[in-house]
Amino acid sequence: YVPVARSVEHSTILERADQIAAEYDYIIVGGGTSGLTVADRLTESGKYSVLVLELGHFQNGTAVNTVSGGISAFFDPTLYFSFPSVPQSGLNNRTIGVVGGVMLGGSSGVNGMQVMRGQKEDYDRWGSYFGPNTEWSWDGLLPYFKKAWNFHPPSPQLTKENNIKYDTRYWGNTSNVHASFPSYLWPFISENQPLSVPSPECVCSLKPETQVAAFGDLPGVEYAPDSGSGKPGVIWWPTSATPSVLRSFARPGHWDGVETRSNYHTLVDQKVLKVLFQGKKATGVLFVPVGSTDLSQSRTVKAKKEVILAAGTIHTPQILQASGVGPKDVLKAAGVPVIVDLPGVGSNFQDHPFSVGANFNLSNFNVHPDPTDLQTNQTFIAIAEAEFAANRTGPLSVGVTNAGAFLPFPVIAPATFKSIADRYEAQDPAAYLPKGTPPTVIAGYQAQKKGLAKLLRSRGASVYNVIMRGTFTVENVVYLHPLSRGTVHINTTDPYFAQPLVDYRALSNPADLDVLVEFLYFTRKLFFETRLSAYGPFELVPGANVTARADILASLRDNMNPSTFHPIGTSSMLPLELGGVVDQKLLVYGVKGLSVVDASTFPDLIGAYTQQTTYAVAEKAADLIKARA
Ligand SMILES: Cc1cc2nc3c(=O)[nH]c(=O)nc-3n(C[C@H](O)[C@H](O)[C@H](O)COP(=O)(O)OP(=O)(O)OC[C@H]3O[C@@H](n4cnc5c(N)ncnc54)[C@H](O)[C@@H]3O)c2cc1C
Repeated sequence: YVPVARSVEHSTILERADQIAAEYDYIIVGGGTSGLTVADRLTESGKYSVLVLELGHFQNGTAVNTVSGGISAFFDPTLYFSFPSVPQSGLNNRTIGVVGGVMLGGSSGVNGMQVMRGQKEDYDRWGSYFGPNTEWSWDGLLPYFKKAWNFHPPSPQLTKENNIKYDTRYWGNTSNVHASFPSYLWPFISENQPLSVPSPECVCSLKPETQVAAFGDLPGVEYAPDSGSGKPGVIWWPTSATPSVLRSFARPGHWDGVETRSNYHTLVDQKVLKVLFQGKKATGVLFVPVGSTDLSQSRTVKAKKEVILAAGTIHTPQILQASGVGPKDVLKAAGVPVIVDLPGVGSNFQDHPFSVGANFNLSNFNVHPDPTDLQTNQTFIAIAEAEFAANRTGPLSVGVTNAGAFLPFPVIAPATFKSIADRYEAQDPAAYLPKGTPPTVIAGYQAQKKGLAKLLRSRGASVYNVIMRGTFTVENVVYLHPLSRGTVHINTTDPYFAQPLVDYRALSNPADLDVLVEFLYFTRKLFFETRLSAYGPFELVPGANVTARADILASLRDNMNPSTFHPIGTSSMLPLELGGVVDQKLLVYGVKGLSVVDASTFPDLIGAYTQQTTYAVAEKAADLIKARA
């Protein structure tokens, strides 16, 4: 069979669904961050045929490629899905936008391009759920972090001027997915940064008291040797961008330029509805053209070796459940025949909440240029654009930012961390999970609870994160290890075409409130008890007059957002008796020939944003799949 293919500078992208072969060794559902990584590795040798089925299409526009500001893709709603969660009773019944990338490249094509790694303890904790003979640990994943990323250090000048800490021993340099530093940093972030763009209109402070330095004024805060060192602290991280300042993501990194691989087909604009089974063996998938709800337009394609799910944390559990693999009560309510009762599918849902500290403005801020000058100061904009056009350097090479703090709970709450952790550990594990949660899922949460209580007492893990963007507004305190657990379930009235019901169950566990009250106190210290106090900090949310615990909690319920777009956990890699969906080889329990390789497999969150780890897990997944081929 020779497909009629359009071979541009990319892989073999099929024009129409009728061009696919009848069967492939592997079918990968979702051509996102993890799907394209695994597809690349499985097709490298030429030994295996692979079909990637992706919901979105090939995107290569300015919105995707622009690095400046880090969020230009977010202004183009055609690049991602966004639908409301179920009302959150812990958040005054607000619904929250559920968001993820939809394109060849998935969320790596819309994300904020901040590249950081969790702490050693996070990955060792993942392994601990399987006991001493685990294959998952920091040491086990480190080679895959190195394989997944090509690290480009900051220039010697930028490093020296800003005292940037990095250590190339934690990085590799062979991947086509790039992590690089901008050529410029906003003066307020760091040291005495000479301006590469002179701006006569700006009031330029030559010796700003920097945001990065301010953390050092607080007891216990350390500066980690590298964002990939596995240690918490104040870190400098790279941007997922090429040295020539284009977004580096899964499509250019793992898909472009493999046109010689006749064993690799890609079909975009297709929605996979379910996995097909013969008995308990996955044999292929059923899919329709995107936008169609007409099953007469559906097609099937067979997988000789494996169906590999990589549709992301929101849609992988939907596909599993719609295929008959999931909690039997949910499947029965939706009229889906049960292939295997797997209670963990769609449970254990987690994301990083944000807006959980205080939001501040600095009313006495005079350090320019700052990121707002790129929006309002026409002279500065013109100079910055000219510099970027000439050399691809300067302020337009900066993404969201490259500096911030990932801090342990004992540093945040030195007086109370022990009692908060003890109270949390003593909880009945079922008390704050949904009513009727299956016993294995409760047992899994109990195991996590032990690990997370340890984490709350540890100086080797991070719980609190704030990023520093070099300007007068600071609003993004992120909670790295929420203790509440949510669910993602198929819509029982329309399991295939309607979006799943996403319930963050935000703040359902009261221990989260104990932690977050401490976040507020600490954030206030950051602004009033450090050198930042000289800049006239003004507390916008919840407001300086809000001091009573009840009022702080009320503000959290009004303002917290339970998602920083880092969803994980809905197809957890955990033992079956702990509510797991996949085993250590990422194979789905109870069936044959079906695996999951995306972020839904993370058993719990890491103390970092999720893209770097998603790529590393996918690299490891590819090796696991090849080993059993
Ligand atoms: C707006 C945003 C900002 C972020 N910012 C950062 C950041 O700055 N730093 C960081 O580290 N992380 C960030 N992340 C998170 C990070 O990008 C994700 O954790 C990671 O990309 C997830 O990869 P994945 O493979 O699990 O899923 P994805 O990359 O989302 O891939 C899933 C793919 O499956 C496809 N799909 C879904 N359903 C179907 C179906 N039924 N049939 C066929 N295909 C389907 C989707 O279209 C998508 O392409 C951000 C994410 C978002 C959305």
